[in-house]
Amino acid sequence: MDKQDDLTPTLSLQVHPAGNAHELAQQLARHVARRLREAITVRGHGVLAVSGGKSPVAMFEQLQRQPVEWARVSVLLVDERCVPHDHPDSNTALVRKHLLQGPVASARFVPFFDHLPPTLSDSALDALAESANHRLAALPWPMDLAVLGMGEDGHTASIFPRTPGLARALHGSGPVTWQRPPATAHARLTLTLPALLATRELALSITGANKLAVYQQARLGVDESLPVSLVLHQHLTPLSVWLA
Ligand SMILES: O=C1O[C@H](COP(=O)(O)O)[C@@H](O)[C@H](O)[C@H]1O
Repeated sequence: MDKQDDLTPTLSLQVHPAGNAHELAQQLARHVARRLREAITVRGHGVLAVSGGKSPVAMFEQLQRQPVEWARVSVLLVDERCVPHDHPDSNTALVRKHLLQGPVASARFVPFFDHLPPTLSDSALDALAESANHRLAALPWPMDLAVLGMGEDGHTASIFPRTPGLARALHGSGPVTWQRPPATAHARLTLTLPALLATRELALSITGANKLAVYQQARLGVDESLPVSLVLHQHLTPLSVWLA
């Protein structure tokens, strides 16, 4: 069931309500796979950015079943927690465990970093973000599709509200910047809003009643206290929203 959301001020916003989280995962995985196949047909390769956290796991596992020439696909994260890759909160660990399995293991995964500096001072995070920018520069830009999630505070990627580094994340020139959100355990690296909006297409996945209420609030208008609203109310990038 697809429908055009007639409240939208975006250039192109499609809303896809699903019956439950499992159906959402299946439908979104099919959509991602279709876009990657199209990209491979037209350009010979596909670039997919994915979110971390808990919500994407079911979609990742569905994606493994989709027919895609994974050796022609590059995968990156939209954000990462500044923890070692073997830490339970690592988004890289999540992607390795739940997405880069079976046929998807032949995709090229580009993490933001391999190792962390011994201390995460502001200058060390500046250097880490700069190094991530160099790594990502090796990818064929623009990205074909970025699949976003959203936290209950309205953050998307690691663009958190009420955070000192928010201006960098909203207006930064490099694709990657860092945040130290007061409400989270770890500093973050994140793609900036301009980098996300430079993607050929965005998909936003929202599950659960609490997140749905935040989404409805963000739909009302641009509000920096709900950063996801800046993705919803923009005219640059086609966006699909997947709701369950
Ligand atoms: O911290 C993060 O939060 C959001 C939402 O995570 P979820 O666990 O509620 O699904 C996620 O989109 C982001 O990538 C992640 O690092």
